[in-house]
Amino acid sequence: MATPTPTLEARDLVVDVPGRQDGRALTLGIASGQVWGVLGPNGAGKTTLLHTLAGLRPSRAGEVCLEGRPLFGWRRRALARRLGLVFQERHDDFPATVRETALIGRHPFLSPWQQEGPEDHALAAAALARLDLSHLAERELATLSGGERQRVSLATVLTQAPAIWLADEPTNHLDLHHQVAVMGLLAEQAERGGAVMMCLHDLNMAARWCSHLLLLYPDGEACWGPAEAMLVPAALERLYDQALTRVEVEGAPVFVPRR
Ligand SMILES: Nc1ncnc2c1ncn2[C@@H]1O[C@H](COP(=O)(O)OP(=O)(O)OP(=O)(O)O)[C@@H](O)[C@H]1O
Repeated sequence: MATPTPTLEARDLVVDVPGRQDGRALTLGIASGQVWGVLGPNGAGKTTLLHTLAGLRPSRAGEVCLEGRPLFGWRRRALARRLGLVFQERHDDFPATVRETALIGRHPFLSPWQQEGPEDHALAAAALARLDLSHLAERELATLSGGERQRVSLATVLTQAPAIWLADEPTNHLDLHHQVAVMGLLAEQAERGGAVMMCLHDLNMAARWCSHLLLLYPDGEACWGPAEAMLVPAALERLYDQALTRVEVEGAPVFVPRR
């Protein structure tokens, strides 16, 4: 039997943003090979949308389907084998090293008391190397800088190796080199048949790396589609309430805020 294409779908989905009227119902699919960026100002509901797509909070209406089946019909463990989540600012209270944290990515694949095996350790080591963390493998998480911590979150999901990545501001806290490396890593997941949706504040990173964009407005209005169709200066200026100048660099649009 052929492996099903990893696809996460929002069907007439109304995200439950507290204190806000129902916004535009979202009907869109995140398909294999696609990199979706979610853009919008602070408070527009980007994180809430990602949490809803991950099944961590109920929607107001509509449903989320994974591989054609509603999310609520999936067992958490089966879901965790397919769906990887990179969320903002995790503050883990229990002490753990970087390596131990990355290995958490293997938990959906192990039975409750099963120890990680050599293959799990190899996956974690490769993920740490990919995120430039090998030299920090035995360090306690609590001693890391913000950017190092962010890279550990990404390494943990890379160790999990899900088909679908949901990432909330994955380049948060990262220096420019690591921002580009992480966008490249996410694009590579899609090139290998995975699917990615991420919230971003950097319009130019989105323009350069995303195949599709979803613009979320503060009043709940939304539009989505192929990136080139969404990168319209007037729509982006309205989105951010900010005048922009569009220039082109190496064939990609670059948006510069006007003073
Ligand atoms: N538990 C809650 N109680 C009340 N309001 C909430 C709660 N959770 C979220 N909100 C509100 O819902 C709105 C959407 O929040 P969300 O975190 O999804 O926005 P966002 O687009 O991700 O913003 P940012 O760009 O600042 O990360 C915000 O106005 C937020 O204050």
